Amino acid sequence: MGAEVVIEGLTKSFGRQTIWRDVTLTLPPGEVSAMLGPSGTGKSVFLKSMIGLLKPDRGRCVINGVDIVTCSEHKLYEIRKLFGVLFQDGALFGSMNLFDNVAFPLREHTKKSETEIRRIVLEKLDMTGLAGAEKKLPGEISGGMRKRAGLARALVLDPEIILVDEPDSGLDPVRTTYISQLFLDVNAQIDATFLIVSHNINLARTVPDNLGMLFRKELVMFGPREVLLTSEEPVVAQFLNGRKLGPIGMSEEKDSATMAREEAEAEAGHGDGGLNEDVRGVVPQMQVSPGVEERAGAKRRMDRVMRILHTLPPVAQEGIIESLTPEQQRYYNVRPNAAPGQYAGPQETQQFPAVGGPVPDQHQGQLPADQVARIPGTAGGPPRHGQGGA
Ligand SMILES: Nc1ncnc2c1ncn2[C@@H]1O[C@H](COP(=O)(O)OP(=O)(O)OP(=O)(O)O)[C@@H](O)[C@H]1O
Repeated sequence: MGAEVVIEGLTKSFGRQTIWRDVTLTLPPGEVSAMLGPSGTGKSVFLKSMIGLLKPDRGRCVINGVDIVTCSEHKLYEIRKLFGVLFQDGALFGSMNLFDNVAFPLREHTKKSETEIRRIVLEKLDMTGLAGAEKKLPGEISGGMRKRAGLARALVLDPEIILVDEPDSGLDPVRTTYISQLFLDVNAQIDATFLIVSHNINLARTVPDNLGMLFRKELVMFGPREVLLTSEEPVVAQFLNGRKLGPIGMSEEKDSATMAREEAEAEAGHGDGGLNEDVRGVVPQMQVSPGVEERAGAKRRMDRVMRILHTLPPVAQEGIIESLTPEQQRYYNVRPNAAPGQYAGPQETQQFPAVGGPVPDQHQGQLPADQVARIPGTAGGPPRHGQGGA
């Protein structure tokens, strides 16, 4: 199973420019999480901070009991081996063929024989749909294939955590769906913890188990996908529908006068450029490809989410319950359209194919309904905080 990543109060600035502050969340082991946010909100900086390429000013990022913010260089080096990173462009060496690119970390960081390296490289190329392409140079293949090769390279050291920076950059929607499918299939095969940074709405809606969003230098929310997909939080709803109307503007945020003008224009019938109608609610999550074993992380997540169900906003509770199969609804002892808060926990007697033995304890940093973060500066909400952990 992948490693859990516990982030508490993480803050990063460059000089006097704060990028984000007090970010607190937990990436549950073996689950797929995505961090959303408008351009420039520091998503890439967040990824780089997680692997110690950038040093946060404050806070903790604990992986396997090691806080990488304060640990020694030696410890950091060891922890980094747990990570596989897929950069935007695949970050391949242009003069090396795919085989040598994928073999590179093995040759650099291990003492494996060339025979063993060959076995591993061919296995990862096969896993990422690149069997037979090992002799190609990066310049001879499509952007989608380059990303696959980048993923194959990220897999060779058997990572427990995979970080993916903007997987859709430069890809058409169909190729983006293919690469998203690959993430879920790989997750099913190796049970690694995934964090995908993206501003692709479709990916955000359909791929991850958990969603987070950075905005105005804060983590606005982080939690099970159903919480953000059903959220009325203006910035979340705006982002997930790609609308002009809302707090996000041309530059990162807009002033209140602009917002008022746009609201008046919208009320007067002037379209705001987003999807024709707001897409609300829990759309079905992408499943693994036929023939690929079910994701253990998804099953664990379902147990975990059902444990914290009563703490989630009612609309998210409904969305979750409605997305369950009748068999799952019976197992978890829930039914659609029941009054929120009626959930009584899994039935002890019923058999349901949950993996990993007993239902695990809920994670630290869950998302209680009364703490769903509000955007900083908006009136009426409780003291905001991107407190969460799916
Ligand atoms: N090494 C650095 N030194 C100074 N400022 C930096 C550095 N790296 C990033 N920044 C600044 O941090 C801010 C956030 O950048 P980042 O690339 O993380 O945003 P992002 O959310 O990933 O954006 P996008 O979606 O456009 O990729 C930007 O203002 C950027 O200029």
